[in-house]
Parts: sequence; structure tokens; C-alpha cells
Amino acid sequence: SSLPRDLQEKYLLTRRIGIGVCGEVRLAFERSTCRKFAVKIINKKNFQSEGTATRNAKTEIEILQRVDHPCLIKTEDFYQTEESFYIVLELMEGGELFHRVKSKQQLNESVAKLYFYQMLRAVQYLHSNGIIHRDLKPENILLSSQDDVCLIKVTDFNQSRILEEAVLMRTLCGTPSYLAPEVFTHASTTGYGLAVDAWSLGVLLFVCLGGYPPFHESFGHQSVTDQIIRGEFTMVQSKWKSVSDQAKDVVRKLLVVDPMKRMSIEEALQHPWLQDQKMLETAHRLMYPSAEGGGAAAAMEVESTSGRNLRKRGREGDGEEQH
Ligand SMILES: C/C(=N\NC(=N)NO)c1ccc(NC(=O)c2cc3cccc([N+](=O)[O-])c3[nH]2)cc1
Repeated sequence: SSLPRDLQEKYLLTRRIGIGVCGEVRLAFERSTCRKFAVKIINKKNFQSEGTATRNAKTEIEILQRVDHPCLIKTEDFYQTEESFYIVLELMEGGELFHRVKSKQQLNESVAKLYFYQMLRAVQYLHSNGIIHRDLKPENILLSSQDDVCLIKVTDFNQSRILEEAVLMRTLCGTPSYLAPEVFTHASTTGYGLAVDAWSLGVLLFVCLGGYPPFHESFGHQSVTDQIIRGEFTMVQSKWKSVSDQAKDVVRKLLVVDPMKRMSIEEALQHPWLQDQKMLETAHRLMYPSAEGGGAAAAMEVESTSGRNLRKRGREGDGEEQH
């Protein structure tokens, strides 16, 4: 397919490194620096209808360019043609969590905890910015390296929605006489909406710890939909015997059918299983490497700025303006 000329001028696109339902991911080299990037190519025709496609894509591109968190994929560049979108992204050499769990059968608990904590922080950031992801799954969690101890990043905001709080507020100002019940019940408030991501994180944690999905057509006679609606999942002894009770408790409190009873992201972050100093230190070192070296680097930083300020103040003393 014909790549946009300006994309080709800036990047050399090479082999395919990932494939998704809506397009592929190619390895790219920035010609001027030889820096490596991933380019996600999204075919517009994959979307159900023209209208929705454009709206979704606009929202997604807006979200991709607006979010700024160490555990959310960062967009370097963006191009589009009649038939496709081209999103230039940071390279995540560990690939998808899906393939990592598959190749290891199941993750050991400390690795699962490190990844899960980062997912919680990423989703906590989205929710605090009024964004519901709505499509959290192992294919959309990327790993920064082949090592177990690595940074993870959430991607694919195609299903994401920006909470229209203002719309709901305006609606509630008008006469309520003609409004349907669900506008007032939890169905339309942010609490309910955000809870869908908590459920998906429960499924993700189940898959990381157990190595298989909680709801699957091969389990028993019920359809996957029925299993989900009933919240019926099975922790197969052979896979779960080595998993701690605290880890299982997090899963059980997220895979709760009633969204109002389901554990929230904030509550999950406070759960005893995640009060693990060693894991938290590792996660923060991965998420905020510039804060590395604790006092030393920070002290250097303070020293130089205060030095600059001191010099500046001195000059201002003689009336010279700083711009
Ligand atoms: C934004 C987005 N999807 N948006 C969308 N509408 N999809 O439906 C999106 C989806 C997936 C990815 N994936 C990657 O960047 C990605 C997948 C992969 C596999 C092996 C190795 C690498 N790698 O970077 O080395 C990979 N990167 C990146 C962005």
C-alpha cells in the first residue's frame, strides 16, 4: 500500500513486528537519527462505518497525543492517507503481554504483581483524566524489554471514551420529566463507566497468574457470555496452588458482577498484596528513571539551579533585566 510521502521521507519502514485486528505494526528507523520506532498502521476500512471510524479515530488520536504517563504508549508522529492512519510510537521490544504469558505458561507472582501495579497506575491516570479505556486485554499491554523486570505500557484507545461529564450535568439541569431512569441511576454516572476497566484488569491479572482466561467456551456447558454475566470463573488447582491468597483476593474482588460492589482502581492500589516495598521501588525506578540515584542526582539538580538563581539575582541587583 502506498505510504504517505512525508512519512517515507522521515522514516524507513521495514519488517512487520506485530499484527492486530485493525492493522499491523512495522519496525521503523528515523532516517536522520537511525532511532528505532514502531509504526502502527490502522486501516480505516476495518471500522464499522465511515462516521464512527472518523469519530473513534479522532478521539483515539486526541487521547494518544494528550496522555502523558510512563505506562501509557507515547506517540511520536501521526500521518494519514485516504485508507489508513499511521501512528509512530516508541518501540516496545518486549512485545505484547499476550505472547509473554503464552511463552511462559504463567508469570511468577512477583512479575505479575510488578506488571499489574503499572497497569493500575496507567488506568488510574486515564480515569483521573476522565478517560475510560474499555478494551484492556493482553494484546494491548506492551512490554519494554525481554526481561521479566520491565516497564509496561497500555495501548489501543480505539474503544476509549472521554467521559462527557458536562453533558450529564447539563441534562440534569433541564426538566427531569422526560428523562429515562438510567440517566439518574449508576448506569450513566462516571462510577459505573470506570468500573468496566477494573473488571478487565481483574481478567488481565487472572491471565497473568493462572496462564489461562477466567471465562472461556471450553469451561463447562455455559457460553462465555453466561459465565461472565454470572461472574463464574474457575481457579484450576494445578495452576493456582502456588499463588498467594492475597493475589487471589485481588482477582476475586475485581471479578465482581455488580459494578457498584466491584473493587475500584484506587481500592486495588491500597490492597495489601500491592503494599510490597520491593516491588514499588522497582516499579518507580522503571517509571521515573530520571529520579534515579536518589539524593545524588537530585542534589546536583538543585545545586545547579540555585547556583543559576544566585548568579541571576546578583545581576538583577545591577538593574539588568533577564528574559
Ligand atoms: C494505538 C494502537 N492501536 N490503536 C487502534 N486503534 N488499534 O485498534 C496500537 C496498538 C498496538 C500497538 N502495538 C505496538 O506498538 C507493538 C506491538 C509489538 C509486537 C512486538 C514488538 C513490538 N515492538 O515495538 O518491538 C511491538 N509494538 C501500538 C499501538
